[in-house]
Amino acid sequence: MPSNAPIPTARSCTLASRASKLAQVQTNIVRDALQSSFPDLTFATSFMSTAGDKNQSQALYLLGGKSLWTKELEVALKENVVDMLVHSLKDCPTVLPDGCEIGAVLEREDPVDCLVVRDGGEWKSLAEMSDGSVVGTSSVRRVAQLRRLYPGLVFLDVRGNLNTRLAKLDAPDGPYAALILAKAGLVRLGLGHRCTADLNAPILYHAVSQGALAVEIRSDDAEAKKLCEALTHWETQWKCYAERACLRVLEGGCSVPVGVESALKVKAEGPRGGVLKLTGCVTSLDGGRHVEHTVEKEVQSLEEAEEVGAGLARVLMGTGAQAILDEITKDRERRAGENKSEAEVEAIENTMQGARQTQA
Ligand SMILES: NCc1[nH]cc(CCC(=O)O)c1CC(=O)O
Repeated sequence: MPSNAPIPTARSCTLASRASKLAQVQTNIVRDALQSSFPDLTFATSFMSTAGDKNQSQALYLLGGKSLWTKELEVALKENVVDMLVHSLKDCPTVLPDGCEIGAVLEREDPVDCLVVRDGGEWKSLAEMSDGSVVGTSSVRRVAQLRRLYPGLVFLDVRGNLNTRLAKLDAPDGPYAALILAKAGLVRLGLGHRCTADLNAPILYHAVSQGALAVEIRSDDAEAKKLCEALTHWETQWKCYAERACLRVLEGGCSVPVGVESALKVKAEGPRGGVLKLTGCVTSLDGGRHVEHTVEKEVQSLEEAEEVGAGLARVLMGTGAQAILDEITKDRERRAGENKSEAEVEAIENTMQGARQTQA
């Protein structure tokens, strides 16, 4: 709901994010948008290395897919050290900590995933890659869906920020023939030319909220809320919130191989609204089982869009997703306890504590 607070006139606002190149570019996009909407205010940026950046050797899977990135940033937000956090919305948990909320959702880039082949490589598509080719991705969603269609390919974890991953791909002695990456990140880094092929649905359903930027603020900061309203692209917000509502129902606290695709056909006239078409899927980690469903419904509010997402999730749960998710939870618990010293288990649990879910 639009707030009634006046637009602040004498405030300086600090935007913060992780220090990776992509995070900095994204924060600068938001800063520039704010500055051009509010030329009389001052906007600063602050970039922080976080626990996640320092802990890249541990498999995402063992960390439960929890995001390690945002905890320190939220402490800085809550303590008024900074005023706005800029995230990829897909890295934001579906339930935010008390006292924090999403103030703005900016217009989405193309949410598609793409194939990126090694520099100078000959492959043009996943379909033509020879059996045994190594494809780098750390996302259970990508691995599950692609294993199902391309059982001959080998999927290998690849960690680090985007530039690090590309360097690992192109390293002459490296194992990877290709990577799967979100196109939006590449485009924002000016590396759109590295995209070899789009992997559109139904080949690969993208992550919830992929391609959209979000601004997180303190819930009690009415001024920041007002500033954020000017940045929000409502069509993106409605689609992404519907996707997030779907994920919220599906995740029992663990990261899950959920893919989505959404479209909103906006009414030409009158109040906001349109026909929302949302597809969701859940795939077992070995690619052996896959449930998919589409809902198409007219919506007239953000809340109605969210209800479409939640309803979609309930259908998926009732048609096989529940069993897939239960199995993943069990497998994760087993692995976390296997071949680990008590100290290691404790370290993982500490990292997960208060940590957050991420959708790579
Ligand atoms: N999982 C990490 C992450 N978080 C956001 C992006 C890219 C930008 C976006 O999806 O909005 C990426 C990289 C990737 O998945 O390839």
